[in-house]
Amino acid sequence: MSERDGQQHGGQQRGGRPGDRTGGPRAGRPARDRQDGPRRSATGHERNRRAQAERSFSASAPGRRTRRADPARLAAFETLRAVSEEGAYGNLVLPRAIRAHRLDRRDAGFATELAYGALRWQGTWDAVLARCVDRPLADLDGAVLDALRLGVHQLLAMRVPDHAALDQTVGLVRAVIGAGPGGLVNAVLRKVAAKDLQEWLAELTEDVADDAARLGLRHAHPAWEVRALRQALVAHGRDAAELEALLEADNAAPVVNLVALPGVGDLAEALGTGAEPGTLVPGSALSSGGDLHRLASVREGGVRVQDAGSQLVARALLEAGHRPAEGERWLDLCAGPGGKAALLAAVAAGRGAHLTANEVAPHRAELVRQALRPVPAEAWTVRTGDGRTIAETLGGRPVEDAGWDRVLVDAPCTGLGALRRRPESRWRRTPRDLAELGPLQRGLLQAALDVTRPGGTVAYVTCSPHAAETLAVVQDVLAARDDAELVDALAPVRAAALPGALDGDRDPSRPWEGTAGPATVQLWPHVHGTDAMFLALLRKR
Ligand SMILES: C[S@@+](CC[C@H](N)C(=O)[O-])C[C@H]1O[C@@H](n2cnc3c(N)ncnc32)[C@H](O)[C@@H]1O
Repeated sequence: MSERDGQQHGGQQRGGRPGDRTGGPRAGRPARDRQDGPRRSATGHERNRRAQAERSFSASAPGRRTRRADPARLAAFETLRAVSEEGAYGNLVLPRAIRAHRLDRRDAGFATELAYGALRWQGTWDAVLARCVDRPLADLDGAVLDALRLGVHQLLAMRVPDHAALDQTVGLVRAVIGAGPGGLVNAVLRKVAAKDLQEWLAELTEDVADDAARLGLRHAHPAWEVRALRQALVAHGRDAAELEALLEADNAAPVVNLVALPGVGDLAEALGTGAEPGTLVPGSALSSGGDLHRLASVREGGVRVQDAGSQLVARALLEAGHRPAEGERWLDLCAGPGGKAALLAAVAAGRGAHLTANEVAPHRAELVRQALRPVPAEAWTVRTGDGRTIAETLGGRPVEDAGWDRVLVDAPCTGLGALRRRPESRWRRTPRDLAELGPLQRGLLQAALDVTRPGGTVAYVTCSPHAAETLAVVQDVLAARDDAELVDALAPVRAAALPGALDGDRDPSRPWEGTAGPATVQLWPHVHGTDAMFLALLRKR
């Protein structure tokens, strides 16, 4: 398919809110305009005439809509089904579906925008659907509900003409689920199409008194996460007024960052094929998109996909205190799937250090081994086990002899700082996760300090800015022991970043407890263009 059903193609959506793209047909346009008037395109009128003919045909005989499922929409539908039914991760399922349906680059872009967009906006789209369906959404067949979500996303958030969104969604339902629900889907999507996005958002929020709930509907976040992110901004010294910018950044498609493993990989191939040099961290690049496995350097593992914030906090551990000396022992306590471990191990190989990468889940430990494979084998070891039992590996030897000099605790967390990368995760998380993760995060940080040599450094990292899993964890662990102290994280982060990249408004630091003393670092998607990574550095006395 070379044309996307008359969609005025803009590639992957970047804006925070559907329809906000400059010149996009959705923004503020009266609903009736969308059905009327010819759609013009650079390719001429033929498509428009055909579209008009299809529209009148479909309107007069909806039961005779296509029974074929468009492969790009089918790939998106399969992704939503796997996410809803099997608890799968959309960003793992969709690339497989794209390959299985052999989508070309354009259709893959369409499927990606549709699947990820429908997953991100699920809460808001369900609120729209609840007003158009004559029964509770929970009573709908799950497959029909997922198809409706895809239909709503095309109607309200993509530049797909209404007739194509309706025809293709009904066709998908008839082809994949059966003829029965086609009428329901047709009728519901017609009601959805009667208003544009702004009209729907105004209707959904008009009686909502709670500010967080209103923002949640407008920006597709659960209300508790809106509250949590507002608190997190304030806790890390930023202005609560940045909240909407943060929520919008969560809805933008993230730029794909690449890293060349130092001394192992080389960015020349990526840069030669359209990637741009990174602006935050040395040795990084911004991908030009497409299938990265076309690059030999990515296939061989010397160049990896890794958020620039992740690269930065991992490198900052190596900038803390003195320059790493030959023979140092480094530990990554929670290493799976191995992104930061690969970076650390590559540096270790070049500096005569050694990295132990620990991971509790055996299948994730295997991913760590794969990630480390391009790095010389003498520079790393993988241990599969609970990080809280890492002291067992000392075998009774004193920590001064057998402990580690630099330890990374990239703790399991809610991932509230990486919502843009995991489109469905915002709807899966609950406040209970915070309560459950708290003891584990504290236990891992305690265990890390137990096995750190005197004078050594522990980096406590999360991809969440929530104060309960960042500042509170560090505070509690420091309060419980007298052999560790917080040290400044800003200077090491600055040293690890490109010169000037974190100056001025982009300073990510917050003085500890309102003092002029050591700072913790919190990166933000809307400020730094990274995941919201947190870093605290602790020194063992
Ligand atoms: C945030 S991820 C780490 C990401 C990794 N550092 C990277 O850059 O690819 C947290 C990891 O901790 C692991 N984990 C959870 N509980 C653990 C435990 N008790 N001990 C060690 N690892 C644990 C999870 O399986 C997960 O792989």
